[in-house]
Amino acid sequence: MNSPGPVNSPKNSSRYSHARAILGPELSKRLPETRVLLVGAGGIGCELLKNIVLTGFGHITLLDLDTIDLSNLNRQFLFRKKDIKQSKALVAAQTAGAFNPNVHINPIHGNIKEPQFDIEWFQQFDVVLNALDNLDARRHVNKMCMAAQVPLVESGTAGYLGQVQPLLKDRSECFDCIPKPTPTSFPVCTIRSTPSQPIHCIVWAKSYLLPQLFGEDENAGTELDDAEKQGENAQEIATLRREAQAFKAVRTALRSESTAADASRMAFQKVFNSDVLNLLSMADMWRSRVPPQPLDFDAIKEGQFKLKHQASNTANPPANGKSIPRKNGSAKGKHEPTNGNNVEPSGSQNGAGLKDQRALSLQDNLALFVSSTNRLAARLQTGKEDTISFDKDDDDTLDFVTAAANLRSAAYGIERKTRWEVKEMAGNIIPAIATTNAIISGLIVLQALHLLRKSYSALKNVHLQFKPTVPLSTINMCPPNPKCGICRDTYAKVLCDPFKVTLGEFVDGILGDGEGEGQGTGKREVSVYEDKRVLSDPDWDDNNARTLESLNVTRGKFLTIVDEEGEWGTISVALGVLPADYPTSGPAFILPSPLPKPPRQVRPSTPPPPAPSLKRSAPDDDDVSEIEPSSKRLKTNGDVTSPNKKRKLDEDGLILLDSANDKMLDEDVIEID
Ligand SMILES: Nc1ncnc2c1ncn2[C@@H]1O[C@H](COP(=O)(O)OP(=O)(O)OP(=O)(O)O)[C@@H](O)[C@H]1O
Ligand SMILES: [Zn+2]
Repeated sequence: MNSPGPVNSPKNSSRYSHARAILGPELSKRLPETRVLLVGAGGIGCELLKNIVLTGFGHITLLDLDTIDLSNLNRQFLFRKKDIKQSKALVAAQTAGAFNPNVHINPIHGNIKEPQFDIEWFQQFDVVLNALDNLDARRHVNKMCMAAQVPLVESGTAGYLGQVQPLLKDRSECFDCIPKPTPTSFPVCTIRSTPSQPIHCIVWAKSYLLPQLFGEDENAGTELDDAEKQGENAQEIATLRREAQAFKAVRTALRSESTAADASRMAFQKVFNSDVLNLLSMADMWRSRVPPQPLDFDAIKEGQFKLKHQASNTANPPANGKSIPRKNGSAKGKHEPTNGNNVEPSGSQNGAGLKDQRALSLQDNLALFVSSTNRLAARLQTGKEDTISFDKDDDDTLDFVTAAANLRSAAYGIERKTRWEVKEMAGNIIPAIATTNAIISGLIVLQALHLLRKSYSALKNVHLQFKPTVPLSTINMCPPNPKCGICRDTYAKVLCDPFKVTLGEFVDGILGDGEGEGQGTGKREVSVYEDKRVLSDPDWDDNNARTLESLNVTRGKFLTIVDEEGEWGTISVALGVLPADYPTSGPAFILPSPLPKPPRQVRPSTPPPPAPSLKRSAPDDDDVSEIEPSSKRLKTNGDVTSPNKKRKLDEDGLILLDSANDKMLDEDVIEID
């Protein structure tokens, strides 16, 4: 790549005349030396890269984990058809690099969460720009920028809406200062037993049935043994055990070549017939609800099945009645009259339109269920994949979810959806609009320039809204939330050899002896965490003699030290690596100087120590206790039976209630109308 040229050279003078007028002489001079990290080369990222290249940011590191997909081409204008399957970062850097030979772009094809992108790596940048599409990566970059004290511009778009938020440790709130709304959530009972809307059936197919058949084996048996020992309802456990065993039989059949042909029928029989009959036997459940109808494989196959419930056989407008703008601008399927006797005719009822937008008959759905189950089973049998999870761009999983959701909808008298609609709903697709991305990308550059100039009073949170008369609104920066568990921590960096340094040495080194000006907090009663794992607390020091490496605490991770006396704020120590030329005889870690001195807490609040049952001496990757550091602990109603399952459901926006008597909190539920 080319090295940056002097902005003021005659050759560059016309190229930069506009930029210089906006930037002023001081920043124009500095810009070629400015180092910027751009995370994400998707919809916003491509627009933003073009902007910063043309503005003349001298050193750009562009990072993205993904490859180019056909569906990106309608709005990610740095990519062409020939680039499909190539790295987004590499192609974007190549295309945009040609726009301005004075900038140096360093493309990285990787995940920003990888350990080599540690605090030291972040500290090389003058500003970080996020152009991401998920909360997890956004949170990660936010934390790294808070730890490294690097300014960050966060952004996002959804349809016509967009937002830009400049963030700087101690000057403004951070991305995590305000809890983010949880995705749309449904009570588990609605999903498992009493669906009433298409989305309930889609979530069931995607988050329950697909993982049960093709996901990890969760060993429900042990879970149920435990529940039985704890004296839980024996009849319910017996039913769940039967259910689990029936799933086990189908899972086994799917994985063996000799039985796979029958597996789709077995799966159908279980979930659309036996399970429905089981539910019907609980008469109380159906006093005020329309009971579901068990489905019959052969009758549907022959086109002879008679549906009891009057539900539209075709794709309907969305449940909320609002028309959603679509990526290709196509119209939705129209209501089709149902045939009088409710007997499903054979074949597709609506042959017109694009394949994905065609209404599927019950018979079509059965055929799609059988074929997609067979295709997924064949993938497991090749041995290349142990498990398969939902991906909206994976045709086999999308077909399976479409068919299974529609069959369930038929059983419950709920309208069915086209494959296109299922893709949108199951994939949480919000239409992306290139113009919105372009506007937001321009605003990101303006906020980044304020940060570089240190004109903090000019910084604004900017919102793009669907109001033609006032498309933009701005809000002054908010101060940090004093209770924030991310930006209110005191951050420090320790370079170390995790194979040599022990947890005890590390923590003692950070806390210091407490004497003298600028020293650490001294010997205190502390608990130590890595992410959600408790590594030690005042009554439990089994891990203190173990090396950080043996505790899986390595480069890129944080050790959080919480003062259990509630007197000092929390210290978060970011782990980096020792320099390449560091003498092997030197100490196993380089402590920060001066040692971190967290602020004294105004109001002592002694968090309860972690429950003894959660203590462990040999944590590994999968062995993660489900508790937050004391200062960041969330409301919980006690343990759930399967934390792993709970986590997966949470990710899908589902809340697992511990018992039928538990109530959902208002903030847990976002109604969809
Ligand atoms: N952890 C991560 N590390 C690096 N890049 C990431 C990470 N998470 C997301 N990204 C990238 O952020 C970009 C977000 O762009 P965008 O929102 O346009 O999504 P997309 O994947 O291109 O489009 P769509 O989701 O609509 O198919 C993507 O290119 C994605 O690969
Ligand atoms: Zn914060």
